[in-house]
Amino acid sequence: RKRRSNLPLPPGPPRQPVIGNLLDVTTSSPWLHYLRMGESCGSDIICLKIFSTHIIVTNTLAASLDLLEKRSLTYSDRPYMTMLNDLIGIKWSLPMMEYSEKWKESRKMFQHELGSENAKKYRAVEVEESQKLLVRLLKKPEDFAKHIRYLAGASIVSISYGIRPKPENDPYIKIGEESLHAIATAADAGTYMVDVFPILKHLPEWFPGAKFKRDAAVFRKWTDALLHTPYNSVKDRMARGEIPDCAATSLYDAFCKDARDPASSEELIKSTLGSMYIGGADTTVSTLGSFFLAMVLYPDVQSKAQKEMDTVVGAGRLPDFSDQRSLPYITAVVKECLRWNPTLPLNFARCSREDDVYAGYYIPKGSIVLCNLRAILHNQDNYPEPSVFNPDRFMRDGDLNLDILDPASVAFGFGRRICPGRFMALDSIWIAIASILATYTISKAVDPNGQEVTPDGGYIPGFLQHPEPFPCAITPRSKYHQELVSELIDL
Ligand code: HEM
Repeated sequence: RKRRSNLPLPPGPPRQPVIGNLLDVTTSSPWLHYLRMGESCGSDIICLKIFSTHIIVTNTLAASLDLLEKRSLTYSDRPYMTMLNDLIGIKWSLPMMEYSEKWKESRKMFQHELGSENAKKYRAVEVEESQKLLVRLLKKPEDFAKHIRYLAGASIVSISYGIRPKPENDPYIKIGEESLHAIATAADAGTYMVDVFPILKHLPEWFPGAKFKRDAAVFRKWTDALLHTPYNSVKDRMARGEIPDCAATSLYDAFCKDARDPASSEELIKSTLGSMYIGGADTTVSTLGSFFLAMVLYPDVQSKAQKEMDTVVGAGRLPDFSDQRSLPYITAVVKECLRWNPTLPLNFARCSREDDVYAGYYIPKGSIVLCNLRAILHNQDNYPEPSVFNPDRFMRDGDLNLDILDPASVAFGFGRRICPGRFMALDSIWIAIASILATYTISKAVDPNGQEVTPDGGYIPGFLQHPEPFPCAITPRSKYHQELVSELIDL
C-alpha cells in the first residue's frame, strides 16, 4: 500500500483545504463538467476528493471497461450510504447490496427469471400492458407522463408477483412509487449530511436538525412495505391453492422448495423481487419520457418510423414481437432513446475493494467510482452530432448497422454489476414504443392562443434523468387506428 501510494492520484482540479473538491461537484450536467476536467488534464480518468473520500470518474469506454469489466473483482462493490442502508434500511436491495455471496445468489435469481432467454416468457405481459397504455392514451392523452409511470409499475408487479393492478390507485403501485421517491430523494448526493458524517445517525429523532431521522422513518415504512406486502399476497394465494404464473412462484419452486435453509432462501427471493421494482420502474419511465420528448422535437423521425410500421404491419393490427426483425428502424429509435439522454448518466456508483494502480495512477481502496456513460454515449467519433436524435445513425442499407457501438452495451453499465433487468427492459420499451408509433402521432401542444409549444428539452437534475414536464398532443393516426385501440377498451 505504501509503495503504491507513492504514485500520483489521477489528475483533477485543485483542492481546497478540508473540503477538497466539494465546490467542483455540481448538480447541473455534472457529466459535462467531468468530461471537461478530463480533457483539460489530458486523462481518461480523473480524481476528485471530497473531505476524505476519493471520487474517480472514467470518461471513456476503454477506461470504464478496463476497470469495471477487466478488474471487476476490485470494482463490483457499491458505496455505503448511511441514509439509504442504515436509516431507510434498504441494504436488502440488489442495487445497494454489498458484493457478497448473498448478492451472487440474488443475481442468479434475476438470471433465472430475466436472463436473455428467460425474460421472453414475460413478453405476453409486456404486450398486454402496452395495449393498456394505448387505451389510457386515448382516454386521457394529456396524462401521458402518468400513464408511462403506470405502465412501468404495472408490468413489474405483474411479472414479479402475478398481481393484476387496479386501473386506478392501485395499492401495490402506490407502495412501489413511494419507495422510489424515498430512494431517489436519499440517493441524491448532498441531500443528507448524515451520508458525510455517519455519526449523526445516532441523534434521536426529536433532536433539532434531525429531520433526516424523521424522513427516514417515513421512507422506511414504504420500503418495508415493498419488501413484504406484495410477496405476502402471493403467499396468501399460494395457500389458497392458486399458483400465479410469475417470478415469485417460479423462484419459490427453483430456490426455496428443496433448499437446506428455506427461510433464508425465501428472504432472498423477497428482496430479489423488491429489487425488480427498485431497479426497473423509474429507469423504464425515464427512457419512455425521452421517447415522447424526441417524437415532439423530431417529427421527421416519427414519420419515418410510422412509414416502416405501415409497410410491415399495416393498419389492421398492432405490432408484436414477431415483427421485431422486420422493424429495424423502430429498434434504431429504441437505441437512440437509450443514447440521447441516458437514464443514469454517471452509472450507479461503485466502490473499489482494493488499492489499485491504473495507467500509472494510484486508486485507493474505498474510492467511489463513477462511469461517465453520458460522455461515452455522446462521443463524436462513434456518434457524430451527438445531441441530435437521429436513429439513422444505427442504419445501413435499410437494416441495422451492427458496426455502430450499441448504446445498450453502455447504458446498462458494465461487468459483474451490469443491469440484470436489461433484457426485460429492452423488450418492454420496444413493444411500448412500437405500439405507440403504430397508433398515435405525438406532436407539439397548441396553447390557448393557437401557438405551438416547443419543449426546451431540459431534464430535471438528479442521478436518474427525467425530462422536465412538457405538454404534447397525442392523437390517433386515423379513425381506423382509433377503432383498433377502442377494441382494446375492456382490457
Ligand atoms: C431502460 C431501462 C433500464 C436502464 C437504462 C437500466 C440501467 C441500469 C444501470 C446503468 C445499472 C447499474 C449497472 C452498473 O453498476 O454498472 C443498473 C442496475 C440494476 N438494474 Fe437496471 N436499468 C433498466 C431497467 C431495469 C429493469 C427493468 C430492472 C428489473 C426488472 C432493472 C434492475 C436493476 C438492478 C436490480 C440493478 C442493480 C444490479 C446490481 O447492483 O447488481 N433495471 N441498471
